[in-house]
Amino acid sequence: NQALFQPYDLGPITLANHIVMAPLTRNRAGAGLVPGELAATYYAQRATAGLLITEATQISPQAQGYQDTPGIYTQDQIDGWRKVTNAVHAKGGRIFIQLWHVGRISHVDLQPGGTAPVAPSAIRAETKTFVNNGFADVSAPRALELQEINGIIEDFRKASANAIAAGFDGVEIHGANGYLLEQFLKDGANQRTDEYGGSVENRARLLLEVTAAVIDEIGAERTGVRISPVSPANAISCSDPQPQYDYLAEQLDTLGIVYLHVVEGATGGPRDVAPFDYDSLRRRFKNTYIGNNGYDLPLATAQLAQGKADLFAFGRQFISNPDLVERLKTGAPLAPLNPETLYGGGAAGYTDYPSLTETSQ
Ligand SMILES: C=C(C(=O)O)c1ccccc1
Repeated sequence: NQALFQPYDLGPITLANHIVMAPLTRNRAGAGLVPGELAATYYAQRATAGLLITEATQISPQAQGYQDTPGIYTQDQIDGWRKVTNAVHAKGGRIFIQLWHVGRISHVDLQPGGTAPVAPSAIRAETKTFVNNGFADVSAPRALELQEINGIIEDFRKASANAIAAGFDGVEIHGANGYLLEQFLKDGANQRTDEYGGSVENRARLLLEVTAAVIDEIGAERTGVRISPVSPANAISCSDPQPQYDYLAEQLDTLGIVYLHVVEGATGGPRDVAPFDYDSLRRRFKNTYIGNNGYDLPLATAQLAQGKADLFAFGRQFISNPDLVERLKTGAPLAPLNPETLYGGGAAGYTDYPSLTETSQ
């Protein structure tokens, strides 16, 4: 049925349909970590999505963990993103930017002054990142001092103001996939003994303080949060996720954010990686719930009909199908993506995937 392709009100904005383009790192930022010159074309090609969410974008130099990912903390970066939002809005699209701090998933070669990456605790993740055109083990992090925490909250606040100045319809706070804010949420990475660790409330504190600061700056109706309760992405673990995320969902509901974006299962992997009750989040968080990870048309249609989610985020399928909405709507075949051109490079594997109308010419 066509329920997925009906308009949807997301706070003050109306989306053309229930299909969201999930955040996708492409490592194609230019000098000064401004969006690449093809970024406006890439996002505009996909503007038929009800909502676009940009690739993860760092809030400060310390927040960078991979080569050539864009920032939103300098005027040049704001100006670069303005080209993207103008191009998307010219196509009638809507776009949020994902605000990112990688925490311990970084390398000294990317860190200001070649210093150690920061984290809730000095626990290195058993994973790699991409620097100097190659994969390298992430560097051992240092634990953030208590007096550094406010600076990070202010970096998120300033980045959200910059996002609105760049023309975005809103921001998504990246609280998922083993990055800084999730490092605080999950006890595998957070073994602090101050008010930011040691209990469900304390581990959620930083994400909630960041969210409150962003809401204070740009408003709750333009603020979303992404979480990944049971994902092992970037070598993170959580011994008891259900109470941790039930509490978080209640608190985010109280703060009034416009949406909660949930990676269901392992990011880019199996949905049933671990038992978790997503309906429990849905009952506690009353505003818009975006379901993500491994969706296809039948599953999204069924989940919508059962009221388990409001919007559905597709990642990889949007890479190779700029007109994914049209293809889902008409049952047209989906083009496969080329994994060789996912990260880094130029137009190949980025802006050169044709839409159906182009291929038929
Ligand atoms: C920002 C990412 C995430 O959220 O997983 C990411 C980073 C590098 C490669 C793929 C994805």
